[in-house]
Amino acid sequence: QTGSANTNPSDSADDEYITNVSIGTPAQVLPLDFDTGSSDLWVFSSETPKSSASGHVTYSPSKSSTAKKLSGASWSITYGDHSSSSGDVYTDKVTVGGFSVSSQAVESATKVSTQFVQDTVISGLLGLGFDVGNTVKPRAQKTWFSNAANSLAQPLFTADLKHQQTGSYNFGFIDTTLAKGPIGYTPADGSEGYWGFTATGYSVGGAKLNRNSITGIADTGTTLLLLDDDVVNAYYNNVESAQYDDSQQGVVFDCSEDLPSFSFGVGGTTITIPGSLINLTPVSDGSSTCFGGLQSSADIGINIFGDVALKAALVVFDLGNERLGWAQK
Ligand SMILES: CCCC[C@H](NC(=O)[C@H](Cc1ccccc1)NC(=O)N1CCOCC1)C(=O)N[C@@H](CC1CCCCC1)C(O)(O)C(F)(F)C(=O)NC
Repeated sequence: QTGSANTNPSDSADDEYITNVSIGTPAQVLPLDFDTGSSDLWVFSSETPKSSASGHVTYSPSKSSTAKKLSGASWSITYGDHSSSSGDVYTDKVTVGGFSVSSQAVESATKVSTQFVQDTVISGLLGLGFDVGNTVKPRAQKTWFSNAANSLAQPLFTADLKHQQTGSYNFGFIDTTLAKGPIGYTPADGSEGYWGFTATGYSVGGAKLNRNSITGIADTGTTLLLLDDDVVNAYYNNVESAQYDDSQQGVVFDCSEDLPSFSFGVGGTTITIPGSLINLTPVSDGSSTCFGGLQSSADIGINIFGDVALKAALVVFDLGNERLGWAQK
């Protein structure tokens, strides 16, 4: 058995990617952000304060004949961008891309932070991280993919995110036609809940890869490519108009500049992010100053290969073999 779901960028900056999920009986369809950087499936619901839920699609367990309250269970999560949410827990049927998990923990939000209130294009997150990262207490719950893995043809999923186009999350199979190059595999470290891996080196503008390894996470829920300062500086030293902009909290440059590509080695193959993907967006509508898709991870403490990097590749999240596969697109 397999599943295949389309995913779409939320806005002109590809800030996040939206995938429809069916919950309950009859199906309630909610737009969720699939996030390999966390392990909770949580939703705006009938239990979310009306003022916070305004503009969001919500899940009503009372309207689902297959919903069951998970008594005594609660959850609470805070993300890297300081957004947060919390609430109680139901189990219900959850279908993604035609594949159903009959009893999935659906975490209902009774509290959401301002960022979520304002982000009306999504109604919650579907975590695709390792189960160890789940926040439900007193007993941690499994992710949708973890529940599905044993019934899928293969215990893996792939992410094919695109710039300003429809992409896909495929479950249980690898559609190699989505890639141009071979898949390079490397061990994945799930001990922290993330899909951790090590890139063997990097280069700017098509030069030969160096041997400076980069350890980080493959994270569909993070917009940018966030790396160490020495890498960020090595890149922007090639961008004549680049400068750090305090108000934007990042490196900006003239939108007219031709940006060099950025490459990294992984699993014996090389993934090259074209310069065009590193020009993320004008700092405000109509501005000729653009914000960089590659920024510093210095104040985070972890390197994040977010959507800017993932858009250049077909990425295989292989739970069965505890490995990550990257193929040039
Ligand atoms: C500091 C490093 C991480 C920042 C990362 N957030 C992001 O990358 C958010 C995502 C977003 C887009 C649109 C609207 C709202 C939020 N984007 C963002 O901070 N920016 C600012 C810079 O310009 C680009 C957009 C994050 O917290 N990612 C979470 C998942 C997001 C949480 C907020 C809602 C969207 C999903 C994560 O799970 O991937 C995580 F791994 F970082 C994490 O915190 N795990 C526990």
